Amino acid sequence: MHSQPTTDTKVAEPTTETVPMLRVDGLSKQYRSKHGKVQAIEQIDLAVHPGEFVSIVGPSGCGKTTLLNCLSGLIQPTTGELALDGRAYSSPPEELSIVFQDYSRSLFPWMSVEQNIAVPIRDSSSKAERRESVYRLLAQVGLPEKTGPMYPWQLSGGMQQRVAIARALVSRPKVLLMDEPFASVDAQTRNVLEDLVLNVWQEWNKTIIFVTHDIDEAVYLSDRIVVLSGSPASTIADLEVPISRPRDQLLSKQDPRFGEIRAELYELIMGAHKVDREAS
Ligand SMILES: Nc1ncnc2c1ncn2[C@@H]1O[C@H](COP(=O)(O)OP(=O)(O)OP(=O)(O)O)[C@@H](O)[C@H]1O
Repeated sequence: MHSQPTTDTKVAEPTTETVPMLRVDGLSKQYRSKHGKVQAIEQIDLAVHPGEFVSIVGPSGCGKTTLLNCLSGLIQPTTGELALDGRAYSSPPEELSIVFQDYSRSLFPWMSVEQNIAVPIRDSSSKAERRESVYRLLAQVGLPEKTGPMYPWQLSGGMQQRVAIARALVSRPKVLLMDEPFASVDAQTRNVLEDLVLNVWQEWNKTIIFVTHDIDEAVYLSDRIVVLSGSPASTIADLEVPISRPRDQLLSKQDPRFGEIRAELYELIMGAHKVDREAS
């Protein structure tokens, strides 16, 4: 069962026995390059429970992408431990997929939409199974069947990001990491894609960790919002979003609590940004 609330309060507090779907203990990340060391993440602990939708926000350049890349296993943290559904990992786990902001670089331009979506399962399924999964997913992300044989560059930006989402889902991951996935599409498409992600989350019972610059987007989508400090990133707040589900682009944003959380987040992020500037 999905842990979505039907009343206007948040998901039930996980019991102490609940194993987090994703757990991060004492994560820090220092980059070393020929220009010197950059401490991107100071110290982060995080527990995301099964079926939660958690957004990560913070001032520009604070370390959000670094955190998501560490969670994905794509880059190694300098310190800290990661566990997915109770199992420690240090390289990309199969049960976890990532959707990047830049769909034009994450899709392979020489492959059709169908081939792009099938990449994660091409060694583990028959041609017929791949085809069945791909066309089911195309429908799920709202793309017509005729887009299957097309190439990514023949599609709009919003359609390409739908393809990227379908590809992230094809291996049936437990956790979906999304790094500002809608930052490059127009505002109207963005709202449509936000609702698409909420549908996928609900129907497929996913756990989602979503990085965004957009405070309204974070409030609209999330059960919980983790606010990071300026660089190097550490957690300065972890706010629940007590707005009823299903969410609606008009009605949810008219909820007085939407405005209250937005104002709280704005103050936190501007405060963190100010500290960041004073320190530099
Ligand atoms: N590969 C790298 N080598 C060295 N420094 C890096 C590298 N990647 C990121 N950084 C630095 O780490 C810090 C955090 O960067 P990161 O991209 O994680 O922040 P962000 O919050 O995602 O940024 P934005 O808000 O612009 O999306 C920045 O100071 C950045 O310059």
